[in-house]
Amino acid sequence: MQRSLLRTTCWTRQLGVGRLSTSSAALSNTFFLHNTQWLPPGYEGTKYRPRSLQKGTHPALAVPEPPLKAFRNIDTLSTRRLLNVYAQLSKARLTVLVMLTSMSAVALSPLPTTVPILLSTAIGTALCSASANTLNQLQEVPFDAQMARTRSRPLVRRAITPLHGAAVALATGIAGPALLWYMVNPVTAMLGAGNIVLYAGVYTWMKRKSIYNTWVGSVVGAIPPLMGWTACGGKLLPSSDYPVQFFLPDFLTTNPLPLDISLVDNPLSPFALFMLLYSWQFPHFNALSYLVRDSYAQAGYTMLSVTNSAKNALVSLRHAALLVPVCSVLVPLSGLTTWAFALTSLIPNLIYVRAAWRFYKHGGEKNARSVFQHSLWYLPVMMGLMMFHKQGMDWLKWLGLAGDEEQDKEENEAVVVASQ
Ligand SMILES: CC(C)=CCC/C(C)=C/CC/C(C)=C/COP(=O)(O)OP(=O)(O)O
Repeated sequence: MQRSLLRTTCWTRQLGVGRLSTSSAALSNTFFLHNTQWLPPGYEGTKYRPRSLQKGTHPALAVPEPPLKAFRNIDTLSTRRLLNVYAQLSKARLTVLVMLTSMSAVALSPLPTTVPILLSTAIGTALCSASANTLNQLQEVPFDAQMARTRSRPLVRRAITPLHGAAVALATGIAGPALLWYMVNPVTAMLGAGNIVLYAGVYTWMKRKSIYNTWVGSVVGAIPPLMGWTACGGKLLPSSDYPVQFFLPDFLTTNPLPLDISLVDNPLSPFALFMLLYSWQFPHFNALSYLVRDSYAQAGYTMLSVTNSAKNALVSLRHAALLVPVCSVLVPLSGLTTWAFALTSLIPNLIYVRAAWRFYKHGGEKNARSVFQHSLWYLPVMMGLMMFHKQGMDWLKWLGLAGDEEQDKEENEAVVVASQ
């Protein structure tokens, strides 16, 4: 082994690879996959040189099986550690965000719901997301092992076996859609199951095949609000019962639509929510992707940030700009919010566009980090504003700060009748 390592060092020197940085020293006992070859310890610090390394396969590189450390025995994991592993498999923070986006559609829906439906939707969505994320990690072990950001994931560090991981994916992948099917409704369950397939089947595979994976990934992220919408009984597609309704501002119409609940249950509303989540993800993801582009390149992912970073920033700018008409036209037009949202949403939107513009114009990690940071507050702020301007919502009354006009009228009439 010593000898073959020595030979490999000479060989890599000949190719101009040489001994390079020790920035990946943490990998010291981890083999990593490179062009279907597992590279042995000692080469983890070797800077990735795709072209030169593709020139040939040195015998020392052709290590068939990496002698990785043994899988942890499930018995040696305490319950707390096991739960922690499950949380990591489900990418807990992402799953919470997914659940919140689904819940925000429930909150924005004009249709009433019940506590059991609300809880089942939240738990069912979280289980579907946990399954999708576990399936994603099961497929990406060799690639995750090469990136600092993902190197400590449970399957990579062999905290549990792939079989155990597959059992978790299967259990959550059955429990989530089943809960949604029986406690909520079949449409919501099918959206959840379909999204598992889209993320774990299509998106995960596309990450290594085509830059268009990001477009598919954005659809995945935009489906949970649709699940919240359908959970309340909202429709997704127009029909004669649920035609598309356009809520024009009062000054444009002499005959504003009555805020009848069947009218507010409008197929344009879930489309508006979908578009908000879809477009938001491009600046968010493309900025992050730019920051970790070296890892993506090393792991062999086909990302726009790697192949064409200028286009990557342009796509991010385009979608940040698209959010302006989505929020200032589509959302109020759908009846989800009043037209005041068209104005108030302009402030966060212009801040987001400005950050995306700087990233496009000047590039660089500082601007990418700025876009990413803006994307983190953008979504909760926008959802909060939408709730504030929700159509038909009287916050003063809800907070008990204003009298109930109907009740006041009835009381006044009763006083008049009594005094007669
Ligand atoms: C209801 C249901 C099934 C919801 C699924 C929601 C979900 C998993 C959204 C993730 C969206 C996305 C493209 C994330 C990036 O994954 P990545 O693989 O690029 O991330 P990584 O590099 O950190 O692994």
